[in-house]
Amino acid sequence: MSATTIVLASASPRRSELLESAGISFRVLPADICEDQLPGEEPVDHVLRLAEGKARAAAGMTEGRFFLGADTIVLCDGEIMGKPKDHADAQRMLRKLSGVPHEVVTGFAIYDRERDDALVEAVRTKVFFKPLRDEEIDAYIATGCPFDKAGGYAIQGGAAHMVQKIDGSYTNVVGLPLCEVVEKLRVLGAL
Ligand SMILES: Cc1cn([C@H]2C[C@H](O)[C@@H](COP(=O)(O)OP(=O)(O)OP(=O)(O)O)O2)c(=O)[nH]c1=O
Repeated sequence: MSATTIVLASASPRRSELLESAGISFRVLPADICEDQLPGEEPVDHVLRLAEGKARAAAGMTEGRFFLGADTIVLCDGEIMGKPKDHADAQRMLRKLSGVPHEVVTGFAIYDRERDDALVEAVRTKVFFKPLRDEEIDAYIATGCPFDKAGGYAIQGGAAHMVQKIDGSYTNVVGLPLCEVVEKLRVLGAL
C-alpha cells in the first residue's frame, strides 16, 4: 500500500504528532463538520458520531483508502466540555475541574473506502486535577493555550502541573489513543 493510503482527517497538530511518533505514513486533510451535540445524545455516541463524520467527510474530498477521524471531549459531572468559547467559559470550565476527577473521552473512527465501512471505538481516561487557585487559572488562560483544547486545558502543555494523576491512556487525553488506533489500523490491514 502506498504512503498516501492513510488520511488523517484532523486539523489538530497533536493528532499528527502522535501518529507520526508511531512511525505511520499518512496525509492530513482536516474535515470541518458541525460539532453540536444532538438533543439527548450520550457523550460516547457524540464523539463516535463526530469521529466518523470527520473521517467520511475527508473521504468525500480526496483519494485514499483509510480515513482516520477523532473527537475529544471532557466529561465532568454530566457536562460535555468542548473548547471554551471565550475567557469566561474557560474560567468556568477550569473552576469546575478544580480538585474534581473528570473523564476525557476520545472517539476515533477509521473509514475504509474499499469496504465502505467504519470501525469506531471510544476510549476513556480519568484525570485528577489538584485544587486550582483563581490566579493560577487566570494566568493559564492568559497564555491562550486553553482555547483550542477540550475542557480548556492541555495535559501536554501548560496544564501539566495541574494534573495529580491519570488513570488510563495518556495519548487519549492529548487527542488520539495511540495504542488502540494502531491496533485497529493493523486489524484493517492499513499497516
Ligand atoms: C483534554 C485535552 C484536549 N486536547 C485537545 C485534543 C483536540 O485537538 C482538542 C479537542 O478538539 P477536537 O474537536 O476533538 O479536535 P480539533 O478541533 O483540535 O481537531 P479536528 O476536529 O480537526 O480533528 O483538544 C489536548 O490537546 N490536550 C488535552 O489535555
